[in-house]
Amino acid sequence: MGTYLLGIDIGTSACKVAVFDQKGRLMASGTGDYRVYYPHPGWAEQDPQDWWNAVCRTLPGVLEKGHIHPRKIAGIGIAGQSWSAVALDHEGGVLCRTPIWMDTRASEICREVNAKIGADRIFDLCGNPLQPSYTTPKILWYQKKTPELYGKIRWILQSNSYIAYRLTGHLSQDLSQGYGLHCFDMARGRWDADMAGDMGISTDIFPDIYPCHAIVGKVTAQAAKECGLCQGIPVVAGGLDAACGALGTGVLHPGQTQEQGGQAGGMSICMDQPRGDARLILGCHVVPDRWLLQGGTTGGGGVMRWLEKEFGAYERVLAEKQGRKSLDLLNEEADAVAAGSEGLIFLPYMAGERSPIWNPKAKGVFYGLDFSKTRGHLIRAAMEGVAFSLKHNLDVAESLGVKVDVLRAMGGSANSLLWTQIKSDVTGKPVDVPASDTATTLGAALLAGVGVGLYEDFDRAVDQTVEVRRRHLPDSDKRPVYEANYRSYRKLYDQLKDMMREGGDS
Ligand SMILES: Nc1ncnc2c1ncn2[C@@H]1O[C@H](COP(=O)(O)OP(=O)(O)O)[C@@H](O)[C@H]1O
Ligand SMILES: O=C(CO)[C@@H](O)[C@H](O)COP(=O)(O)O
Repeated sequence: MGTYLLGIDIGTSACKVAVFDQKGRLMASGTGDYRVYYPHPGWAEQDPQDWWNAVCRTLPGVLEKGHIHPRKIAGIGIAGQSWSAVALDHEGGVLCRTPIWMDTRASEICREVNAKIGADRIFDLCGNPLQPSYTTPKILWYQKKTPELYGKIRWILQSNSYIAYRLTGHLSQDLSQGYGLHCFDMARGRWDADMAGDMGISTDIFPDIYPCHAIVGKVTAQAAKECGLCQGIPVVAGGLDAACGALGTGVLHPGQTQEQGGQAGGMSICMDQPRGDARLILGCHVVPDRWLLQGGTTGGGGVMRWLEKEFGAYERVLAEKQGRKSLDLLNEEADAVAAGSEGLIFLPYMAGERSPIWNPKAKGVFYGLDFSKTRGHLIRAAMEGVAFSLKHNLDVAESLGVKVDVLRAMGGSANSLLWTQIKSDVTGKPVDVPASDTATTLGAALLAGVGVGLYEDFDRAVDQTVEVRRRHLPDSDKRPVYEANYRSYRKLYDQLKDMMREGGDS
């Protein structure tokens, strides 16, 4: 058996590919960008073929960069973004682009199904509210709005499962991504045919459910040819990116908490019981007999990506000249502004908002602009607004009696020392940062490691591979200004939500 592990992350902004040795040392990594399509207000789609093409485009270069012969790879784990509805026909062909986790087109369908079945009955089974960004409403949208396409659907897959399918030819659904479906019995980890039937769908369109570290197949000759691997490498079911990232930051025991710094924001609190709340998100962890109580927001690292894309032309030119990253220059501009952004408040609701307000019509807002404000104020206020949304979700979780001590940061945002410090100052929690933007791929790789027997169990896998590289402690001097701004942040949404036509159709 080889001694390297391959982790793949089908993130929102890009696919990340990374090879680790058995100690979790990063041997090589690469990213393959792809688009999010926004064809209509409230819509957000991606093309699963783009995902696969990005894997095939990126993987050979990573193996070459790391001088890793594919034969040395012991196993492959795949992490994926949440709540896709990849529609396959009987031949396994992709029928359409999939709405992704930011898509809120199915708001009206949610209202109809909640009225028909009852929000409480749905929540009691799956531990989650029926909200448009989940997978179930997207399936029902296919059924209602594109009946001809719906009639051709044989399978509905999640993002990581689609890549596992392209690699192995085998269909699977992992436990951690079950939470996107409201016919998923959260406590038992199985499909509920009665609930599915009452919703008007059959569980026949979903593959069998596997533990996340279970081997679901081996790389086929065709896949090996397309992506530069060797035939026969074991592939495990994989799991949700946030859950893989939690594992990759060492979050696997009750109370430990991952802070999500990808495109999306939020957190994942590890529990040993499936205790949910309709304002938050409940899912199976990728670690057996563990669940994650999550905050999932739309405006995470993606806010900085949007600022850089739309307002960072100057920084891109300057960064090119200096051989630096434009995001680092944006960070420096924000760092030059005082904590609290001199009263500038940002609501990060850039694609509606998920937890804890669940308003698909919520909008991003800058409040407090005047001629004294600069680019740096906008950037810092955006960072602080994302931190406020994290605090809002944490406050709801802690109001339920769930204890959160230390946050373990992951995702691209954790590369920012300033942003991570702001999150610590705003939440009042220490923030530990392991390998920041490789935690998700590491978590996926650890699933493969446990699945193929390189690690005896998850504790040993984490002990051997996860180490905290820096710790941020909250600065109490900044607490007053952040508490005042957080009050303004909450008041601002309360006063604007009617104008945003809360809960209105997309
Ligand atoms: N140095 C940085 N400062 C601020 N934000 C950053 C930095 N590096 C990356 N990011 C943010 O991290 C996000 C990408 O994180 P990643 O975990 O790769 O996301 P995803 O998995 O959703 O594609 C981008 O939206 C980007 O804005
Ligand atoms: O919904 C969640 C996790 O529950 C989000 O994390 C999405 O899965 C997007 O992840 P990134 O692409 O932002 O990492």
